[in-house]
Amino acid sequence: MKIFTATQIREADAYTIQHEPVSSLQLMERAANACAQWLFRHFEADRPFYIFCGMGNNGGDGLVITRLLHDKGYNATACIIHHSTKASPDHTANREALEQQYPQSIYDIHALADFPTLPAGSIVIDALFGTGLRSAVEGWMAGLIHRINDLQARHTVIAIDLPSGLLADASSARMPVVNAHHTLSFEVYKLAFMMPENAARVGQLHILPIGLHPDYMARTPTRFHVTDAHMMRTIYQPRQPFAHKGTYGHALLIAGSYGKIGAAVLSAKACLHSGVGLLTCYVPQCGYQIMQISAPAAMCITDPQETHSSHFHETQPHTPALHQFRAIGIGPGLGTATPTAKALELLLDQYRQPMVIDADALNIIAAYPFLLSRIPHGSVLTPHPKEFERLFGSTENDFARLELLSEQAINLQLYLLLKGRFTAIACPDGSVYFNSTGNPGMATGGSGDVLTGILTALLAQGYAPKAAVLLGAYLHGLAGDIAAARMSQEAMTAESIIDCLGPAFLQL
Ligand SMILES: NC(=O)C1=CN([C@@H]2O[C@H](COP(=O)(O)OP(=O)(O)OC[C@H]3O[C@@H](n4cnc5c(N)ncnc54)[C@H](O)[C@@H]3O)[C@@H](O)[C@H]2O)[C@@H](O)CC1
Ligand SMILES: [K+]
Repeated sequence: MKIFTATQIREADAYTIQHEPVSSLQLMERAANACAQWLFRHFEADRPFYIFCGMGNNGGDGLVITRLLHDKGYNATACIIHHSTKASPDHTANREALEQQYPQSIYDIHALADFPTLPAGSIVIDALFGTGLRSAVEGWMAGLIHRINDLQARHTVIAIDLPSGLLADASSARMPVVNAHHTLSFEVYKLAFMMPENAARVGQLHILPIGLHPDYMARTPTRFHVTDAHMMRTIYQPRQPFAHKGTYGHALLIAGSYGKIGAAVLSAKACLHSGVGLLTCYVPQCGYQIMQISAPAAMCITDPQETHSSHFHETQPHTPALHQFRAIGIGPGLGTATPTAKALELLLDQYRQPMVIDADALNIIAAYPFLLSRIPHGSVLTPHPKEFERLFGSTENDFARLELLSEQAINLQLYLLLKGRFTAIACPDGSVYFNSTGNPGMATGGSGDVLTGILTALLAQGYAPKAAVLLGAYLHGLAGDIAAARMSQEAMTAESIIDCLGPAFLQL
């Protein structure tokens, strides 16, 4: 699914109005009706509604919502905020319609002193500003946003299209923005919704279809996308009837050190549960028995060292030459000992196919930044935000971080996967995909090791790196969602994610 900018959304509205055709007022009616239907499903008619309406079309939506609530017998007041002397034509038309039908439902606010006292149990609807906001809200309007935020502790706050004050395409990190419990947005995701800095503002996000014209959506290019089930079905390749284990590749997983062999086990199990043909694990000697017992389907090679690995760049007796592994995953629990770092440097010189680089392998690269340019093109790096900062430095806000992520992916010709609620995947071609699956239950030790295993398995099976990283992130989140549904976000562990990889594949 594409993410559009505020300008593109305006164009989509205009295109729909012209080509459906539908009038601008009818489109507003449709948008407001989608919100009203959501409100009817979630609240009884005994709750008073206060709809704070701005002077633009977002306020227009609020006025229509007020009318539709009344039509259903709800008690609703449109608090019209006169932040400007000029109202949009659709705002004016809908104010007139409301005045005609329900004149008692309009309350004009010209200054902060007019702010109403809300009875207990009221629902607050924020329809001040939507995609038309151009810069930070200032003056008494900023005060008004603070007043709405003061209500948030006692009242449910629902934002229409965007929490007011939030810019759709740029950071609003230090600006006054409504903190909503729910945001009801129209048709498409906005980039601002993907940013962790806006989590408390957006609350729970609900994207409501309003029938924007499919032609505009299909032919308008965009850098930013959200992954979805439909996209995964085009990527996923079912297994072939005449397949043998060689068809699905031989992967090498270099992971684990003393005290962190568990990370290697989790990665290996995830790899085995994600369709790899053959798996060899490379661990220090202390990991041999643990690996063989925990993951009997995997072969195991040990380093000469007892506690950490130092020779994985060299081909071992009785194993294929390095280049014969169709994929290498490296990093989980690896440790950052100097001999390990040296071996990683040599490995990067010798293995020239895309690999998966995670955790301590990333920390080693952060400590020796000259290694970044030696990583084979098309490799996948999977940092969490702290690892990302160690690798590429800190940024002022999440939008700047996303730009840095994309810039580095282009410059280094790598796939950079930044973990988060909406994991961001920056591609060497400049496109960025946000993963839509997953839940906070996955914020648990070992979850990242599982992802490394999945990605390594998909690369080994011959998926192109872009397909592997999009499908891998999606499957990881989906397995996490299935695990959470089965046993709760609290009780699930990294192992539960592995256990649910099967059902996740079945849902593709
Ligand atoms: N036909 C359409 O275009 C549709 C629009 N829709 C709604 O319309 C919204 C967009 O409407 P508009 O483009 O009228 O814009 P908004 O209603 O989001 O905001 C415009 C108003 O904000 C003021 N403003 C802008 N920047 C400001 C700032 N920094 N400080 C104070 N005031 C500022 C403008 O002067 C104007 O009064 C969407 O978010 C959505 O809610 C929906 O009804 C769907 C259909
Ligand atoms: K709003």
